[in-house]
Amino acid sequence: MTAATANGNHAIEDPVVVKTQAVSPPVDESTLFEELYQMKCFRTGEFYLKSGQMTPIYIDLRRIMSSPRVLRMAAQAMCDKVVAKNIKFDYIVGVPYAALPLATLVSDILNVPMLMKRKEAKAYGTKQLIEGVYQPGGTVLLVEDVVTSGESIRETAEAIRKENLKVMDAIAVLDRQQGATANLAEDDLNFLSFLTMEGILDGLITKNEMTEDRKQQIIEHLAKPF
Ligand SMILES: O=C(O)c1cc(=O)[nH]c(=O)n1[C@@H]1O[C@H](COP(=O)(O)O)[C@@H](O)[C@H]1O
Repeated sequence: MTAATANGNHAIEDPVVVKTQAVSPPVDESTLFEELYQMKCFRTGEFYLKSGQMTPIYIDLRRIMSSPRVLRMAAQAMCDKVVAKNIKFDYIVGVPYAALPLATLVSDILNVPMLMKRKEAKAYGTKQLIEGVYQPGGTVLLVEDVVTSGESIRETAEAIRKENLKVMDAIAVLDRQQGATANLAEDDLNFLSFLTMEGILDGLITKNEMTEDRKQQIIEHLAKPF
């Protein structure tokens, strides 16, 4: 039995049961690093961030959607973390658009329903900002690919909260370690990531793609305020 709610969705009488169980052997950081390296996700040079800041290293995780195996591995890595931290939630939402394939797989692996947040509400049809079936008051886990300042997560959380859903946790494949944890905490968001920029730089050293000195220079560069 369902009842119509103000947002046009049907409230689910029984709360969604979160079955947060990992289903495959855990993914380790060096294995995922190796796969991302082989897929040429790490680019050094001069790139510009969403924030406008120059960066000497850019991580392009959109490439992994071209390998279902690596995409699933990255999703599994986030699931392992979420299960290990015993985080509870009713819905998965990917930060649009790059994280949508990852969010779909996280939803599938954990058997937790997915919702989709549009960048802008449709001007026709249902005019909904959040697509999918949900119960107001439910809790959303946000999924992102790469996080720099945390602004994309923050904006997504704000829009979801306006729709009477709770957001307490966000997880990403990679944290560039440029202040997202502290920025998101100001918005009552707990942020987790599977890989860190420091781990990536160490991995690139093992591949002889970087020296220890260059790593330190990059870390100092990334520590500068936006
Ligand atoms: O622009 C970025 O900061 C960025 C850096 C990077 O190495 N890789 C990368 O994908 N990004 C993009 O930056 C977004 C996150 O930036 P923040 O909103 O500052 O956290 C991600 O959704 C990516 O679109």
